[in-house]
Amino acid sequence: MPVEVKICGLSTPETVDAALDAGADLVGFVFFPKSPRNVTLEQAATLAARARGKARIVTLVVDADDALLEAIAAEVRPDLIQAHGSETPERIAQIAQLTAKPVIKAIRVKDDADIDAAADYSTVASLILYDAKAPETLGNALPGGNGHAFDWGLLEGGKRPAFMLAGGLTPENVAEAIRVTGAPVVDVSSGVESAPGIKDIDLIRKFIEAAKSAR
Ligand SMILES: O=C(O)c1ccccc1NCC(=O)[C@H](O)[C@H](O)COP(=O)(O)O
Repeated sequence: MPVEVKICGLSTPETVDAALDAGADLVGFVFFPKSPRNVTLEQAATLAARARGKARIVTLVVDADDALLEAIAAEVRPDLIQAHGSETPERIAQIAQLTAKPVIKAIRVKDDADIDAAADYSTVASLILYDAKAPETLGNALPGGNGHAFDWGLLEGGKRPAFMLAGGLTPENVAEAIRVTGAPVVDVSSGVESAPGIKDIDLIRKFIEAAKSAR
């Protein structure tokens, strides 16, 4: 099966269309005010309408409250919710129930213990996304979308349920990341940008082509 690709942090109609034309399987919209990729409910609803039926729509939240989750479910109508904060397994179960959507739980990885922590979410999250834990030297890091990779070797050879791989992926390194980890789904944001929050159509195309021709 070809690898699936999620392009995250889209915020303009042109870049959503470019991702869809290039064959993105999932498109992601970020709800995190401190992010350069943050979108409003209205923007996300408009962008999601362009993608509906062509790719799965993912709305990314960070420790979101019920009001935001209910508004996202009603106005954006995503296919999946990505929880990218410090949500507990209990909170993930609540999010799934409240929104009636499958939840992707992002696990921030630095070492083996972080990989093992994913097991706590096995019964409540539909999918685990392994992303890099930003190093302290990065200063004002976001909870994700920092363009930082973790040691892919931590996922090498493991027998684990389907997962997504993120963190510092680029058109140049995505094939190697897939080879090492066996990831069935890859997720990128910074690696297809010309500046934080500014998606680059050429890089989106190159990333999808590289991921889809890996293996
Ligand atoms: O993108 C953001 O600004 C962001 C903010 C807060 C939490 C998560 C965020 N992004 C996560 C992603 O875009 C992806 O799931 C993934 O982490 C890819 O990040 P990158 O290393 O930039 O490719």
